[in-house]
Amino acid sequence: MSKIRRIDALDYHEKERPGKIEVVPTKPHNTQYDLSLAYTPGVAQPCLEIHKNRDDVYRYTSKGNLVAVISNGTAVLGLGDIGPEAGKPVMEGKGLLFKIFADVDVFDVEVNEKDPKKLIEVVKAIAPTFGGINLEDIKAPECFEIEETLKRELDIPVFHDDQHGTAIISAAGLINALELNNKAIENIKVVVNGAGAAAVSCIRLYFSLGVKPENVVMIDSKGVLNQSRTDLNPIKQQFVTEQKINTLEEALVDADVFLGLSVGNVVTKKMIRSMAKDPIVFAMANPNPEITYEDATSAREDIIMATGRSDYPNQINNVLGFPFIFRGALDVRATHINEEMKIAAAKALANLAKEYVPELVAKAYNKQNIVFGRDYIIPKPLDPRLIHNVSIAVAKAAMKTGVARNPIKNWTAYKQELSSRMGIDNKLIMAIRNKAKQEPKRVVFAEANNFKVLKAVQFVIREGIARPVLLGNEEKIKALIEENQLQIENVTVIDLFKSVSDDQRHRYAKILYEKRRRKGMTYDEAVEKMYNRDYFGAMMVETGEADAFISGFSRKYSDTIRPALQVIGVKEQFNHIAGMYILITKKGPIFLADTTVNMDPAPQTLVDTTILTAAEVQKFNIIPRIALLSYSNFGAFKGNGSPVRVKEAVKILHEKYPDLIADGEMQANYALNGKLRYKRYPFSKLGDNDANTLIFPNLSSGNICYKILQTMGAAEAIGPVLMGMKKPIHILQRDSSVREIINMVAIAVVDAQAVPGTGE
Ligand SMILES: NC(=O)C1=CN([C@@H]2O[C@H](COP(=O)(O)OP(=O)(O)OC[C@H]3O[C@@H](n4cnc5c(N)ncnc54)[C@H](OP(=O)(O)O)[C@@H]3O)[C@@H](O)[C@H]2O)C=CC1
Ligand SMILES: CC(=O)C(=O)O
Ligand SMILES: [Mg+2]
Repeated sequence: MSKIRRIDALDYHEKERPGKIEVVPTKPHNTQYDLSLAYTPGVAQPCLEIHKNRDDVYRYTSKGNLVAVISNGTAVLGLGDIGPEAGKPVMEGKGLLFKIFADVDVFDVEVNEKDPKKLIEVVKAIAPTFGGINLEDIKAPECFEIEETLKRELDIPVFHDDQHGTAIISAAGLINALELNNKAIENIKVVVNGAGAAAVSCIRLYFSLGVKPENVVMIDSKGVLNQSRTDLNPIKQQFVTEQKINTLEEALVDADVFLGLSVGNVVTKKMIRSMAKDPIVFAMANPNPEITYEDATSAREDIIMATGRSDYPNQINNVLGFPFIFRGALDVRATHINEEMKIAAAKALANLAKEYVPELVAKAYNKQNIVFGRDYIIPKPLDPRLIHNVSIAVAKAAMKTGVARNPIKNWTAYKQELSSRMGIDNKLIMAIRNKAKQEPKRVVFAEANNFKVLKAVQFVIREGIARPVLLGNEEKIKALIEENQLQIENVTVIDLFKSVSDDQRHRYAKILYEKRRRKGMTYDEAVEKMYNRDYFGAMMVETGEADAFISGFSRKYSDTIRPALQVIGVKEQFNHIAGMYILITKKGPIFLADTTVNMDPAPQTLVDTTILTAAEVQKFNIIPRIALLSYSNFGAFKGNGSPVRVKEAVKILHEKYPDLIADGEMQANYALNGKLRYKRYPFSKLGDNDANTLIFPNLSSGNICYKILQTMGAAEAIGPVLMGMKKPIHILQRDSSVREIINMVAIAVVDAQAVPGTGE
C-alpha cells in the first residue's frame, strides 16, 4: 500500500490554490441582466417572499443543501486540542467529502470558543444559514451538552459526527464481523479504549444492539473505569466495570472485541495474542490506529482487523455515514436525525457489504474482486451505491418516524435524482436493463473462460437480464468460479472438445458449408470451424438454439466479426454493417456511428449507417435528431473529401427519407449546439435542437472521437452496438469492463426480443 508522506500531504494542501474547497456560483452570471437578477434589484424579490413566508428560504436559497461543519478544534482526530485554525484542514476535508460523495454543500466554521454555553449560542445564531449542522471534533464531555441542547432548540438536523457517525459505521462493521465469526452479540466481551465522544456513543449504540453492559470494560487516559476511580464525570460513571481490572493489558485477556477510539500505538502484539479466538479489532484512532494493521494481522491469523484509515482493508470511518445520512435527512427536510434513522443507516451499510461488489469499486482499490469476508466487512467509501442505499434508508426512516417535513412520494424518481446528482445519470442504461429483464433471452458467451466475462455472467443471472450459455473449457470455468466465489449455478456450459456430439457438429458444419461452398470452403474446413467458439456460438444463434451472441473480449475485432458475418450475414436491404456507440453524457445520451467498421464510407454507406442508427436509437424510445458531421457546414467546402461525400449522403436521405430529422454536412459544434446553428442555418431540418445522433464521415473520426471522450472520463460509453446483422451478434471491444459487458448483454437481449421466435 502506498504510504502517505508528510511532504506530499503538505504540498497537496498548499499548492495551486491553498486549501481544498471553493465557492462556485450555480446561476448564470455573464451578463448585466444576469447580475441584476442575482443581486440588486432582482434579489429583492426572493427576500420579500421569504420575509412573508420564512419557509420559502428553502425555495429561493441554497439553505436546503447547505451544511455547517462546526468545530472548536478541541478533539481534532486523535491529535487532541490543537485549536480551531489547526483543525480547519480536517473541516475542509469533511466539506470535500460531503460534496464528492453526496453533493451536499458545506461551509466549514471554526469557532474560537471552548465554553459549551457560548458555543451553543454561536451555533444557534448562525443556524438560519444552514439546512443542517454537523458538529465535528469537539471533545467530550462538552460535546454531549452542546449536541443535546442544539438538537432540542433547533429545527434542523444537528449531528455530532464523531459520536454518531462513528457509532453507526462501527456498528455495521461489528454486525458483519460477528456474523463471520459466528458469535452472538449478547455474549461478546468488549474492551473500549477511550471514553470520549466517539467511544461513549459507540458503546451506547452497541448496548441497543444487544451487547451486555457487564461485558464491557472502558478505559480512558488514566486507566480502566473501575470502582476505584474517584475522578470520573457523570457520563464516564455510567460505564464503570465491577470487574477487578486495572489495565488495558488485563482487560484484553479473552476479550472478543477491541474498540479503539483513543490515540495511536497503545496496543501491543502481545495484548492482541491474549484475546479470545477470532478476535475483532477496530483500532479507529486517527491518523494512527491504536495498533498498526501490520502488527495486528501478524500477531493473529484469525483476526478481523479494521482501522479508520483509507490505506488498509476495512476502513471503519465516519466518512461512510455523514455524507449519505445528511443527504437523506436534507432531502426530506428532516427536523432531526433520530435513533431510527441512525439504525437504518447502520443496517443499510451492513447489508450492502454482503452484496455483489461492482467491478468499478474493486478497480478503484486495485483489486480483481471484492467479496464479503474478513477483509471486507464494510462497504468501501468509493462505492457509488452508498448514496442509494444509505440515503434512501435514512429518508424512509425519517418519514416513518414523523420527522420529515417534505416526504418523498416517488422513490424511483428520488433514486434517479440521487444518481443525477452524482453524475451517474444512467436512465438509459436502466431502461435497457429493465427492458431486457422483461423477457430475458438465451445469450451465448464465446469467452466464458475469462474472469471478467464470468463476473458479467454472474450479474446478468442475478438480475434476470439473460439466460447465459457458456462456451469454453469446462474445468477452467469451474476453477474460476470457485476461486472467485462467483455465484453461477445451473448454467449450460459447452466445451467444444468434450460436450458436443458428432451429430450437432456435423449439423452445424453442413449449414456453414452450404453458405460458403462457393466461396472456397470445403466440408472438412466447415467441420473444423465448429471447434472455434465464434463459429459455433454464431451457429447456435443461426439455428435458433440460442438468441444472441457475445464475443470479442479477448480477440481482435476483425477476427471475431468474420465468423459472425459468414454464419449469420448482413440484413438483405443493407450491404454492410456498422458499429454504434452510446455515450452517456451529463446532457443525456448521444449516439455515435460508425465507430468500428467502415473505413472510408461512400455516400450510400453513410446513408445506410444513418438509417441503421436511427432504427437503433428509436429502440430506446428516443427520437433521433441526426447530424452528419464533417469539417465544413452546408456546402461551404467545394473541393474533394468527406464534406462532399456527406453532402451527397444528406441529399439521398432528404429525398428517400423525408421524415427523418437528419441534416449536414456540419461541424460538431453546430451539431451539438442547436441555438448556435439556428442563428446561421435556420433552414436546417434539426431546427434549433441539439443533435443526439452523430454520423461520422469516416472510421478514423468516429473511433477517435469516442475513445477520447471515454478515456477522458467525459462520458460512459456503451458499445459497440453492431448494426445490420440478421440476428443479434455483438462484438465487445478488447478488455471491456464488466459493466460494459453487462450493458452489451442487455442490448443483445433487447435486440433478440425484436426477433420473432426467439427464447425457446
Ligand atoms: N474512525 C473514525 O471514524 C473515528 C475515529 N475517531 C478517533 O477516536 C479518537 C477519539 O476521538 P473523540 O472521541 O472525538 O475524542 P475525545 O477527546 O472526545 O475522546 C478521546 C478519548 O481518548 C482517551 N484517551 C486519550 N489517551 C488515551 C490512552 N492512552 N488510553 C486510553 N484512552 C485514552 C481520552 O481520555 P480522557 O477522557 O481521560 O481524556 C478520551 O476519553 C481519535 O483518535 C479520533 O481520531 C473519532 C471519530 C471517528
Ligand atoms: C474520522 C474522524 O472524524 C476523526 O477521526 O475524528
Ligand atoms: Mg472527527
